[in-house]
Amino acid sequence: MRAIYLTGFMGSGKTTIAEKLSFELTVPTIDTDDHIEEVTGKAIPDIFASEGEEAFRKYESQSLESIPNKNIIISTGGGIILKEQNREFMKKHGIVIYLHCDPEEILKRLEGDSSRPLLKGDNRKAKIESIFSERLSLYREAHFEIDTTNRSVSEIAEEIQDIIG
Ligand SMILES: Nc1ncnc2c1ncn2[C@@H]1O[C@H](COP(=O)(O)OP(=O)(O)OP(=O)(O)O)[C@@H](O)[C@H]1O
Ligand SMILES: O=C(O)C1=C[C@@H](O)[C@@H](O)[C@H](O)C1
Repeated sequence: MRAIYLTGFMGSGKTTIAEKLSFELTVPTIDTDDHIEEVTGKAIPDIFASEGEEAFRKYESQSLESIPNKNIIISTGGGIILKEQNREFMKKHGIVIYLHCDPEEILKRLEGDSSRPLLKGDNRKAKIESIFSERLSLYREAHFEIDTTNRSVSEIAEEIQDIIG
């Protein structure tokens, strides 16, 4: 099986869906954010704070390129699509599935979660809307798009299984 790369905004459910698919298909899953934390020995908010976003983006590409791309489900960081190099890499080496979620629901799903450096501080709603609209066309370069808004994890996982056959 070619790698399945799940992309989407923070809170779109990439990690949750990857874990569900991993269980159902009995293939391993890796999360690029977790991989970066393991390799660097630092938490993502600490990398952003001490080294900056650009350094984080370099780790992200390195992580993507070092993770195996056969028989695996990869949940990616929400900003992995920012680099053309990453978008091309994923499309070349696997099946890229964009998990779409409306910003209003993202706001609800991430309520009380303070682990995302890009959403730190006031007016999360405006931040989410602005980053979301900047990125939407990049997410949409995926091979497939699934709308996860108001849909259960099981329904979404089933749709992905139909896509990959
Ligand atoms: N289909 C869904 N319906 C409702 N809640 C969901 C759904 N999928 C995920 N969630 C919830 O949304 C939150 C974020 O999910 P998850 O961590 O899987 O997102 P993510 O895309 O991996 O985020 P990030 O890129 O920031 O790591 C979790 O609390 C999760 O339980
Ligand atoms: O959307 C983003 O740019 C990010 C999403 C998270 O998965 C982490 O990769 C990090 O917090 C940045």
